[in-house]
Amino acid sequence: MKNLETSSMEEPEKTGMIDTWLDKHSSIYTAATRHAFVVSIRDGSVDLSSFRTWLGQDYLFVRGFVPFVANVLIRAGKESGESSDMEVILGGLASLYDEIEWFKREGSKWNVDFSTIVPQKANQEYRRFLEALMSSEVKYAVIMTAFWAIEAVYQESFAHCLEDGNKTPAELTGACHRWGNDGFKKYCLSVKNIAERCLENASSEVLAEAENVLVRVLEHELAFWEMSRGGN
Ligand SMILES: Cc1ncc(CNC=O)c(N)n1
Repeated sequence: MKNLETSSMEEPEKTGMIDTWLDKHSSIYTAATRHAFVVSIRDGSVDLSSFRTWLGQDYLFVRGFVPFVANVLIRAGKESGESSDMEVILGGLASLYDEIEWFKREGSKWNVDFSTIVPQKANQEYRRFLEALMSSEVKYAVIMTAFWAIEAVYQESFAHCLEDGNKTPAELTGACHRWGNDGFKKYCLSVKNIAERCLENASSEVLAEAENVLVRVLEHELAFWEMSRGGN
């Protein structure tokens, strides 16, 4: 089946697929990036037991996220056709090492003993979803879209806690800087550009799958914040 879009002589103005989808699904995108838990960090009203719950659960999530990113890295080496993809993903994977060390330091600071933490339902379901995405049947464009969305939700959320007018408590700014910093923003943009490039050449079936996966990620992120807010 020929892509009908390409039969038009006039090049339509280019808006990336991802931004088009975010527009279409803006309510779930906003729900995931401006969640009450995140807003409570920004306005200083955050319940510290929620923060501790988030910390422990996210530590477990990140440990499951490492093999996911490693899978993306392997695919970048084999399937991308663009050698710079690998460096972008490798940079992300490398920073997860520091991130795990950071989590351990925060764990002692907040008296959260990771060895006794059990993943809650939202966490388990998110990790199961990531495992399914690691199947070789999932196209590179689809996994890259998911990868971008996972990172972008944290970038958008924590950057919000650092924007003008924030009352983020000093002891929580470390977490906000980890994902809200400019370097992480640029990294997310690089991942987005990779995903967009793949989506440009994708079939309508792959596009539909990528859009669906993007929305699923947003739902999982939302459920993850909900779980954190709910406490232990
Ligand atoms: C639930 C969730 N989503 C995204 C991230 C950000 N990626 C790596 O740290 C995260 N830490 N946790």
